[in-house]
Amino acid sequence: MDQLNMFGESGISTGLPDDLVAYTPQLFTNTESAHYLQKFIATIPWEQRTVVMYGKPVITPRLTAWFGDSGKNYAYTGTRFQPHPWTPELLAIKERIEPLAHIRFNSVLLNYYRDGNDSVAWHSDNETELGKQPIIASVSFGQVRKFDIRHKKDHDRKYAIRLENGSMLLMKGDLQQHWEHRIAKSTTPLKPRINLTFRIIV
Ligand SMILES: O=C(O)CCC(=O)C(=O)O
Ligand SMILES: [Fe+2]
Repeated sequence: MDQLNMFGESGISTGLPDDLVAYTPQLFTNTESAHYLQKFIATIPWEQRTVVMYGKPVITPRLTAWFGDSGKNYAYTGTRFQPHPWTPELLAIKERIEPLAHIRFNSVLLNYYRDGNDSVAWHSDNETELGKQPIIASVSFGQVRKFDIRHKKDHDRKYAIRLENGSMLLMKGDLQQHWEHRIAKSTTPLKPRINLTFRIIV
């Protein structure tokens, strides 16, 4: 059974345990989303990082930027990031999502997928700074991309969610401990997408 082809109306493949994710489509209007997409593409100090994966330096196939409370710094696959200070737009988005997440975030990692060649490989966000069972709020603007989830020990247990323009995906529970996720490359031409993952760094 190919669960990836079994999207329900919500754009989530059937059977995905609901203690792992909560998906909210259209949290932002199309006007707001278009504004944020253009604003972030034009004004965020994007960087293409080299990170160490399985002992080898790899250029991340997307652009990233890290924002948050001063004093926090974030380790991602062996590299440490110093955050830029919050912008008014990022604070406005943070205030919109916090009532749904029931927590206050102190940092956000922005990802810019310029086209279908940009991606994020299978990983879980399980750095110790994020704590056990971290709640991560993932906001998407622009091109719909498929977010794949698979169980670390049983790759046949896999699901997918279409992350739509203006949506928010809450990642929670055991998602980072027992599962991993990715945004795969696409052979069909794709338009730009910005993703923001709000996190608590302890
Ligand atoms: O772009 C996405 O939807 C996911 C990004 C992600 O997994 C991450 O930043 O850790
Ligand atoms: Fe992630």
